[in-house]
Order: sequence, then C-alpha cells, then structure tokens
Amino acid sequence: MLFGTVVPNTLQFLVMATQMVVLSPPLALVSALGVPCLLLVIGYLGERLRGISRRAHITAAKLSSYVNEVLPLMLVVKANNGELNENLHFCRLAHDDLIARLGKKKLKAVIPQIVQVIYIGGLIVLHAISLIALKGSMDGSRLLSFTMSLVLLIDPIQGMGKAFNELKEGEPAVERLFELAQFHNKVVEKPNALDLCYVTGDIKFSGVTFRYGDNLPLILNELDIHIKRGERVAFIGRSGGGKTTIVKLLLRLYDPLYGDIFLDDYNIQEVKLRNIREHIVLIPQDTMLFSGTVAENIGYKDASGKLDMECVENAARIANADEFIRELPHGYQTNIGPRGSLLSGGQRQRVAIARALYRKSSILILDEATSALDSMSEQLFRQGLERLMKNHTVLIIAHRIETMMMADRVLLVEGGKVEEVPKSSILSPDGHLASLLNSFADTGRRKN
Ligand SMILES: Nc1ncnc2c1ncn2[C@@H]1O[C@H](COP(=O)(O)OP(=O)(O)OP(=O)(O)O)[C@@H](O)[C@H]1O
Repeated sequence: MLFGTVVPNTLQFLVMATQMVVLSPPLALVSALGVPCLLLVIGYLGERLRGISRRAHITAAKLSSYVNEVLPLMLVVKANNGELNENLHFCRLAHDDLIARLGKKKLKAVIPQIVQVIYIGGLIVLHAISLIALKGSMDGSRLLSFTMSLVLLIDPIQGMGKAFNELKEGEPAVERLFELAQFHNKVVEKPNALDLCYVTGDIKFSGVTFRYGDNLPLILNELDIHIKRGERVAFIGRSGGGKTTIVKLLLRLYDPLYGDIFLDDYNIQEVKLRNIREHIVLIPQDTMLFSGTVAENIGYKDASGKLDMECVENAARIANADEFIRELPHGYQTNIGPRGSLLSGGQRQRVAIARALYRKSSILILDEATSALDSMSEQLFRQGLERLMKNHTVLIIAHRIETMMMADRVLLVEGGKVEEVPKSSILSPDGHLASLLNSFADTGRRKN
C-alpha cells in the first residue's frame, strides 16, 4: 500500500499543487481552504466504515461459531426434530451477516462518489468566485491550466482517501488481534521451572482449596489426598461434586487458591507445564479423535514429529484395536473423518486407549463415559483398559460399579473433600454407599 498508493499519490498531489501555486498564488490559497473540508468528509466516512466493518466481523464470527457448534451435533438435532429451529437460527445469523457485509460494500462503493461530488461542487463554486474576483486579470490559458491541475488533483486525493478507508476497514480485525494477544493465561510457568524427565507416579494434594472464579462457590475445600505410585483410585460422587476439577488441577489447567499438589514430591508449580502433561495421559469422557489417519490419531503429538509405526501397531494390539483397524480400507492409513466420525463409539474408545499406550506416561486419568457400550465392545474396551492400567498410577472418575471394582481404593468426593469408602460397601445392597449410589442415580434421572 505504501509504494503502490501512498508514494505515487503524494508525488502527484505535490506536483499539481506546486503548478497551481505557480499559476496563481491567491487562487491556490483559496483552493487550499477546500482541502480540510474534504479531509473532514473522508475522515467521517472512514469512521463509519470502521463501525460497519466491526459489525461485519462480529456477525461473521457469530455465524461461524454457530456452524462449528451445531454441525457436530447434527445427530442430536435430527433426533430431536430440531432441524426447523436450527434452520431458522442459521438463516437469522446468515441474514445479519449479509446485511452487515452489504452495508460495508455499499459504503465502500459510495465513498468515491461522495468525495467526487463534493470536489466537483467545490470546483464549480471556486471557478465562479475566481471569474468574478479576478475580472480578467488572469488570461484564459492560465485559468484553463489552473483548472486542469485542480481537476487532476482529485485522483491523488481519492487514492489517499481509499488507502485511509482500507486502513479503517482493517482496524477492527487488528484490534481483535491485539485483544487476543493481550490475553494472559492465569497458569504461568516459572522461568526456572524444573525439567522432570521421569516420574514414578506418586501424587499428593495437600490442603487444596479451589473455586473457578472470585464470586463462585468453593469446589474443593482443604482437600488432602495421597495416591501412591502404581495405585488405582476411583473417584465417585454426585454430578458437579468436583471429580473432574481434581483432575484439571493435577494437569495444571488451573492453579489452586490455596494448597499444593505434588508429583513425586515436586510441587507441580515448580515443574515445566510440558513435563506435567507428558507424564499424565488423559482419556476423557468423550473420546476426542481428529480428522486424519488412524496411525496419526494413535501417535497424536509425538514430540519427535515422526510416527513409530511399530509402536503404533503394538499399542493398537494391546488396546484390542488392531483387528478392526486392519479391516479398514487402508488399514492404519485410513482417514477416519472429522472427529473420527467414521468409527463406532467402541472403536473410538479403543483408539483412545492405543493413543494412551503410545504415550508411555506413568499416570493415567480415565474419565469414564456415562453411556454404556454394547457388551462385546465393553468387554474389548475393558480388556484394553486393564492392560493399559498396568505400570500406571490410575485415577478413574467412575460412574459404573464394574469400573469402581477395578480400583484399589474408592474415594467419595463430597462437600469439597474426599472420604475413602470401603469397596465392600459398593456391593452391599443396604450399605451406606449403595444408598448414596442410588441417590446419584436419582439425581441423574431427575436431570434427564
Ligand atoms: N470452567 C468452569 N467454570 C465455572 N464453573 C465450573 C467450570 N467447570 C466446572 N464448573 C463447576 O464446578 C463444579 C464441579 O464440576 P466438575 O466438572 O468437577 O464435576 P464432576 O464431579 O466431575 O461432575 P460430573 O460427574 O457430572 O462430570 C460444577 O458445579 C460445575 O458447574
């Protein structure tokens, strides 16, 4: 823009203005009075364009975030006869976006015309005044040359105006970028953080108190837990009780308000963030796969950037996934579609186990899915899980009794604290835990 528009237009402007001063200094002075008026008009129109561009950015962002949200949920939309509603919602957002973009295009198209009309109007008035004022003191050819210079001045003025408007149009996008760049992550790694190459998997929460925001209730209140290396611990409790929050704090997605969390006796706030997440592998409730091949999904984020196919296949075999992967059209190189949509729920879960095995971490977090698989898939998944759990410290957010029984200890998360409950009480039909589990189930049923 600098060399394409600003420099040539400035040069042309200076040449024409000099010529006008040489031809008639008093007329040039009168003409110069018109420039600030023109700049004011261009400035005003530029501000309007900026406002309309900002609105167009917002409507486009709303439309794209809506599409991103609703497309993956298409199954839920169709199953609930929500097509009409979603269609209307989409049309409304698309219409808003269309209006904002059209407004921007119209203003951009009309700005040069407005500037031209004002300029030509000014030119005519100036001409009339000069004819009366000079009363023949300026000969016809000089007046014609002066007028021609004035006419040719419109091009550089419009060129500069266009450059100014392009700047104004781009300003909202730049402002948004600056806003994003100024976002500060609350979890900050210390400059001299430790590089922990290996951990055995011993975890300690000491007096951990946490809330998500200043005015939000405490989720954890002086929580103490010690999970020894190689231990399997199941967390149970009411929905919203804070089980997932414990896991998020361990991954250092948030920092506690008070208290400390230790990994192998190292306070995690003193350890490099990358290290913490290297040693902990998470299998979330909703298995997250990416569009790409099965092999890429199993070896997701291999730090070396190169997939070790032997390790990928080995992980898939242990996870009971190798057999179905080999039956796919291109085996491990089959593209599994957006979010792994070409695989069944059970297959996706086994790929997730294979991914966890590939990572070779020492701590495993399993957030058990609440929806059950069919019994064959469930059996294959559990077999894979059992093999994965070996040599790991395991934290399970458990919803089903079978999963609780896989753990060495069961911790009940209640009122911001944890209480260990004997496994025998899970199976006892009239025990304390049985009635609690029933009350969780009732809460779940009421929610549904
Ligand atoms: N990012 C967040 N911001 C504000 N509140 C949150 C956030 N995430 C969770 N919460 C709140 O914190 C509480 C504990 O949530 P958490 O996800 O830990 O529960 P949970 O025990 O894992 O529940 P579930 O069994 O239903 O998954 C809930 O009341 C929830 O609404």
